[in-house]
Amino acid sequence: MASEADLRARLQRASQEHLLRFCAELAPEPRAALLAQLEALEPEALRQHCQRAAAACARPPGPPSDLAARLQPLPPERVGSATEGDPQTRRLWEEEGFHQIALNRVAVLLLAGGQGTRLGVTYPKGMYQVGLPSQKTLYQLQAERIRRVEQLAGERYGTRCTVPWYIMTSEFTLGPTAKFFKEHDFFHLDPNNVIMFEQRMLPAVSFDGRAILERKDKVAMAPDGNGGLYSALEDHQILEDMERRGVEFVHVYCVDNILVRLADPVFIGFCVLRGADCGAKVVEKAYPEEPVGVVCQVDGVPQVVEYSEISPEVAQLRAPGGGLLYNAGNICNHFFTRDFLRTVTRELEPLLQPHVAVKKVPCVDEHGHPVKPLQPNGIKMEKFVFDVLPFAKNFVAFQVLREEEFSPLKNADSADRDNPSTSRRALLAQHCRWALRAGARFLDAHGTRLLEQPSLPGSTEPPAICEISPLVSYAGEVRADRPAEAPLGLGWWGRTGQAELDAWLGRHSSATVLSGRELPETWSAASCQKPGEVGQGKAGPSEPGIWASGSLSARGQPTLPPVGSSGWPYGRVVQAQGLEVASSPHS
Ligand SMILES: CC(=O)N[C@H]1[C@@H](OP(=O)(O)OP(=O)(O)OC[C@H]2O[C@@H](n3ccc(=O)[nH]c3=O)[C@H](O)[C@@H]2O)O[C@H](CO)[C@@H](O)[C@@H]1O
Repeated sequence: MASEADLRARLQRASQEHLLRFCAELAPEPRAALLAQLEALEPEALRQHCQRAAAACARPPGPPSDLAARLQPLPPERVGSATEGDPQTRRLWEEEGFHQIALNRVAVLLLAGGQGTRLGVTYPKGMYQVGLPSQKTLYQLQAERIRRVEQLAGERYGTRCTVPWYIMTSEFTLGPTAKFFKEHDFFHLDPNNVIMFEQRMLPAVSFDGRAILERKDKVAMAPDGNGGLYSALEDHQILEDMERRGVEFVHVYCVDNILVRLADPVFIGFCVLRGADCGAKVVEKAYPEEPVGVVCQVDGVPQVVEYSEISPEVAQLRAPGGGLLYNAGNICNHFFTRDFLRTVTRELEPLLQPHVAVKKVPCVDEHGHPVKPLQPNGIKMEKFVFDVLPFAKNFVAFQVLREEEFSPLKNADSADRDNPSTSRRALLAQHCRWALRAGARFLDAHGTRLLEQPSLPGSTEPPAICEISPLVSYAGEVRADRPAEAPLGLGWWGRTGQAELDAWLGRHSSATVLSGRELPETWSAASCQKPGEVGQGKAGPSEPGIWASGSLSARGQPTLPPVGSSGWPYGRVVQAQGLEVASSPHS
């Protein structure tokens, strides 16, 4: 380690000597920590970083003035659709996706290094739960979708398959994420198949090109953007790990979309059969200013233009049919071949241009007092995960239905959109649709059939609260082949309304009701509830199931008493034998 004098001289040459201005008053430990941080940042590299940041920030804000003239929508031949077109083709894609999963060639990679500033939580977003009956967090929903898709592929091909889960974290999210997974027993995934790795951090820079001190003894650092993925893959030899496991295709996704379909066989199959090296899922933009990137072409080359970098005029342009001209909204779900990622990490990463984000960076004033700035005071440099798209040899986009696949959790409930309530509603509305499609009927407290609206606006509560565990259904599929030993959890939820779900579950065999003592412990802690009240209690990771409002019934007969009249208002677990579920009131 260099001496302090040496470090000071190097910082002076790099015009960053201010970082040591409180050094003399620090106790030995924080002083050593600061010196170690500055040494690791390398003053010369720090100088270059600060200069680049200040220069980039000094350029006129907004998109390049000629961007509009260089933009074009993606040509139709590059775009597939999950919903339009021939169902047979869709089945082929799905089959191909399941086949690749069954061959252990598919991995999922979660980008989870962000700080969740807009949501306003201090912990990783994946640990957030939006208030579902099951109280599952985003991480748990994702883990269970992985388990389910593995199971579905395994059943089709008679194999035991694994979809490894790579999770990119940052200094902010690694510790709490790792702890959370351990505390939850990795949601019953094999810990060897959950691989966490950390992205790099970069110093935040003031507008005059100086690194910012967050405390007297610490330079303010921020993750290097989700495009930091590529150097992180290299830093932690993740591609080598993938190679060892035989992974060829990677589904990269962002943490906050409650409807995300991990390792979606249809998307994977589409990309594989099209011979793509790189792909992106898109939804139709909801409104011109929606904060989603636009998948389009710039100078004839596919690319995402981020919402922060497109002008309002361009975002509002209309196509001849009346819809938005640039309507392919990026939902941060990407497909990459491992070969393509290898080319990126070996050759292309240095060519990716960082983007400038002007942010409020907590810092110290000239006396060393902590300051929470009210106005943006610093520059963060970030790379974006989709910046590699222009290098793809064969890029494809895949359009999916928003109501089935995209409801991001970006903001606190005080915002109108993309908040915990909209996420919760999106999931519950989807599960109502699935149940209806599977033949279930929702009845109100008087036994009258509830209005069935196939598509509800995001602001509308679904007709009944009905939550279906990902372990029961991945994408609305009804299981005709439930193995005899598979436990099936049914939750009964205290809210007006009645759900008849036997059609969903099947009608043609018998079931065993487990007594309370036999319930897995994770289920037992519930205490509730008046109608409309959300119960507490821990719905454990081992619990598959359908949570429904009102009574459940089998063979068309309600078998649970109304809310409040039962000694056990919460739920029960039944062991399904084959297809039918029968349950009786708990005595
Ligand atoms: C750059 C990028 O992808 N932008 C997309 C992102 O925007 P948006 O601005 O919403 O992106 P976020 O800041 O939420 O980050 C997306 C994901 O990247 C992760 N993350 C972020 C920063 C970081 O340093 N490390 C890291 O891992 C976050 O944890 C999150 O999982 O999602 C939108 C859809 O919801 C898309 O329309 C945007 O085009």
